[in-house]
Amino acid sequence: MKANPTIAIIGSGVMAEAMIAGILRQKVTTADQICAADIRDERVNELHDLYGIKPFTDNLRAIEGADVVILSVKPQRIESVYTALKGKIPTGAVVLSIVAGASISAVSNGLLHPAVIRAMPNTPAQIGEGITVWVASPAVRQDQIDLARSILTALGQEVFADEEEYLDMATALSGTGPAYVFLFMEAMIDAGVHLGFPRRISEQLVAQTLRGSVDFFLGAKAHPAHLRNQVTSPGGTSAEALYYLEKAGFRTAISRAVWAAYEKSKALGKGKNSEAPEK
Ligand SMILES: NC(=O)C1=CN([C@@H]2O[C@H](COP(=O)(O)OP(=O)(O)OC[C@H]3O[C@@H](n4cnc5c(N)ncnc54)[C@H](O)[C@@H]3O)[C@@H](O)[C@H]2O)C=CC1
Ligand SMILES: O=C(O)[C@@H]1CCC=N1
Repeated sequence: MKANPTIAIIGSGVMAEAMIAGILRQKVTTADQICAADIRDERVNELHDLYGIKPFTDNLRAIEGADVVILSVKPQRIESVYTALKGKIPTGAVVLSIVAGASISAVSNGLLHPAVIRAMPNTPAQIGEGITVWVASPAVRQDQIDLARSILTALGQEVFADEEEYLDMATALSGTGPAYVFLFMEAMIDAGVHLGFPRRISEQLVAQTLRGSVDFFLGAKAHPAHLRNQVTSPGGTSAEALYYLEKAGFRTAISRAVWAAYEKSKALGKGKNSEAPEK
């Protein structure tokens, strides 16, 4: 794998910053080899001040001499990137897209470039604790796979998929997953405050309960139902609470939400909105 590859980033928002921080933390390349482009010049200047990367407001100039071109604009903006960069990606470069819904064939046709990796990371990437599912087109070389893996590993765990259909699923489950977790956290914390805990204490209780439960699950290698049963004493508080969660359709709500995110990911890939879910 090439030492200090040149990495161009098109769309320098939240996920791009997570990638820049991870790439530098893991020394995948040096800051002066990262060219970050955005339509907002104040944003790329901010990233330059924070990380020392090269700032650009012209996407075409940012990709000059790039080994990897990362696409991290919102799905609704991808067409404008195709328009600007079609046929202009350096011949030996690989495109790494994290754009939700955008298929390999859409990116490849949009840019007229055969070597494309489609990846779906998530926001815990910001602290190197994310997880990314990714897939590569047949034109991606082994050294490009290795380079992409080193970038994605800098964000946390990575899972290489052999089927692209897993990408829309991963978008719904792990890509969007932090949104479900934070909503659940918020609801738990508010419930604690409702009981009378000071918010600070409620946050501490909820955060450590979540962290402890996840670590317990990972260490125990047991089914979650088994661990849940350990908490659930006959005629006790857990059984009482679980009754109300099930009555409210907790599992179905989660399953329906994840499915809706999956449908939305597929719809974004077709450049249209999904059907509004039933209320
Ligand atoms: N936020 C998340 O949890 C995740 C997001 N993604 C995907 O990553 C992509 C980026 O998401 P975020 O970083 O959250 O969005 P963001 O809105 O923070 O960043 C997108 C950036 O692209 C810039 N931009 C817009 N049009 C542009 C153009 N034509 N050329 C250059 N820059 C342009 C915007 O000014 C903005 O700074 C999206 O496609 C999203 O689907 C993937 C995984 C997780
Ligand atoms: O909400 C979104 O569209 C993005 C994609 C995955 C997570 N956030």
